[in-house]
Amino acid sequence: MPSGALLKHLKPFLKRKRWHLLGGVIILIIIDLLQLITPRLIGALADLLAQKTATRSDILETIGLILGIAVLVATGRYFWRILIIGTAREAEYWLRNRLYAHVQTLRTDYFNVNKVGDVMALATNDVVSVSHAMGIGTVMLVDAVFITIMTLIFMLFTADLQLTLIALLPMPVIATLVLYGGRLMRKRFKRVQEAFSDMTDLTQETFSGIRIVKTYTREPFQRERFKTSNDLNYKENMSLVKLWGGLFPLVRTIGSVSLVLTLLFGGRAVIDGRISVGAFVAFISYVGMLSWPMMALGWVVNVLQRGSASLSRLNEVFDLKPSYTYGTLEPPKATHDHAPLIELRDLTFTYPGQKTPALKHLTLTIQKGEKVALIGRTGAGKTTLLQLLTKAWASANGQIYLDGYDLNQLSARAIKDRFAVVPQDNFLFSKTIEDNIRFYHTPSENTAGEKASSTQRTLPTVTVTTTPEIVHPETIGKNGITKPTLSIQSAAQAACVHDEILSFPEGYDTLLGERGVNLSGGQKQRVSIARALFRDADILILDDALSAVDTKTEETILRHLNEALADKTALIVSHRISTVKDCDCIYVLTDGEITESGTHAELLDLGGYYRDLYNRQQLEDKLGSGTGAAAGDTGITTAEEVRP
Ligand SMILES: Nc1ncnc2c1ncn2[C@@H]1O[C@H](COP(=O)(O)OP(=O)(O)OP(=O)(O)O)[C@@H](O)[C@H]1O
Repeated sequence: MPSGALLKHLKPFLKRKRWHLLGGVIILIIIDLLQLITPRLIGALADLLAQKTATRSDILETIGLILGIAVLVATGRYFWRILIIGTAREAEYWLRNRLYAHVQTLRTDYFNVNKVGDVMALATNDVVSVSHAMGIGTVMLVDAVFITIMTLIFMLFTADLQLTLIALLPMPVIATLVLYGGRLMRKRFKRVQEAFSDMTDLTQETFSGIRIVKTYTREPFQRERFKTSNDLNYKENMSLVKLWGGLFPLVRTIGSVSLVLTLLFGGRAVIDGRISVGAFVAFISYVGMLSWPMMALGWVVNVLQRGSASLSRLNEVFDLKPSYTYGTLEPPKATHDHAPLIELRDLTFTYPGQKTPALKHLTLTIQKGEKVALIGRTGAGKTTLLQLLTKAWASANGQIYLDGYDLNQLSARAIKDRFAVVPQDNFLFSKTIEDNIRFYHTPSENTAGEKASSTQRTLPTVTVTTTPEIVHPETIGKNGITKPTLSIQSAAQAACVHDEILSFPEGYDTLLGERGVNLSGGQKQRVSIARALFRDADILILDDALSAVDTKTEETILRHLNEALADKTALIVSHRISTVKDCDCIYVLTDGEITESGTHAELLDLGGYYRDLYNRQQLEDKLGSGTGAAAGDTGITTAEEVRP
């Protein structure tokens, strides 16, 4: 039985639902009791019939009572199902919501060491096991304990101790068989699940990477891999089917041994006059009724064991505290006007579990409105620095300042509200393009009223050269959903993706992802940029966000950004000189250290890494095979090409 510590995270739910569960158990016990009366009624009638004293009204009365009991049992079953199984289902719903909310509070490092599949397994298998233990587990436990005891009492009163013991002889065998058979079944079921999950992973991987498979003509190899995986899945399923098929007939056969023994010894007791025919008939019914609680006894151990193992796995996650905390400070914007917007003071950072720091002794300041670039070899620490600024990882106290406040003193909101980020991976959700751009401003379900107002935020006007007429006025669709607004479009226009969006038949309503359109790498990047622009924060972070667009588009986007974000601060990571050359300050990172800094002209004069990179890219441009138009939306990443 689960101990208090095991139930600690379920307590609030159990407390709220205790009367439901208790009510369900009471109804279940009443039903069990009522069911035990029926054999007695039949037995009594059988006695009257045997004595030839039964009247028509005796028969009708018995039928009436049996029907009445049947109606009560059916009604009671409905209610205990609602109260017990319904509550268990609600627990499943409640736990899943809590788990989802909790896992979202965990910091990036949790997701570094735990696969998405692990979280999925918790939210599916484990939550269901707990709900199972609470629902059907409770029913089995009550049945196993209560029906067994009550049936035995009824058997003793109906016949005698000797006959009861004889009839009971095979019952422990049934309970043991179900207990061990159940364990074996659980093991096999786990193997079936693993085999199935491997097979689905393989299928998903193959079709996600189908272009690579086809390019390398690996279809036969993949087919063989799939066949092996499918064979295993079939084998594991068959072993479960065989066990399932063998266990239940065996249990029934052993159950019939009880019946045989009862007929043999009970028949003799009737002949000897120790019990009446009616008692004999009722006794046989009770023997039949005993096999379910015996099976339940075996099952319940498994169900509860499984449920408690799942609950302790869930508890481990619920017990996890975020690996770092946010401060509480929520200063009004620009309270420290004199302070730099961002300041790093001797920032050194080592990833958890790593020996070498990813960033070493970084000191720099960024003023409000500045456009600052980070450039450097792959693995130099550029993304790490950006992630530390948004506190995706925690830095030591006194090393990062935002508006003059130590980042570690600021609340999550005070930090997150300042940044709009275009990350390297450009993740887009399987929603419409509009929903993706709107992402930050999408109201949650319970704040739907804010939806219209959220769309009215507008970016500073962008001088759009590609499509001069911005057509869509803000409209509310038939279904009350807000249509693209000027600001969503101007964000898309600034990101140079508006025309392409309009070229899709569904325009901004185009569904992305598995069930929708797949955007090219460059289109994804630009939708991500539009999302960040629509976010309209003080500091824009572009992490290699223009790598998949051609240099001409890049130039246009940068011009739009300069116009749209004139008073905003931008932090741009890139491998291309063309992206960063107009920035107010460019920092070159080498192995986590700032090795060069200054404007484009100053860095060229310095004659170091930056100059070298510039010469190389100039040469590539001249040869027409560099990082220019050729890369563009073809998806060729320029990072590798420009690396010295
Ligand atoms: N989650 C992590 N755990 C441990 N080490 C990490 C982690 N993320 C990055 N690193 C390491 O930190 C160093 C800096 O990585 P980072 O991603 O910041 O480089 P980068 O300059 O952005 O590279 P790129 O230009 O390829 O994006 C690398 O050595 C990398 O292997």
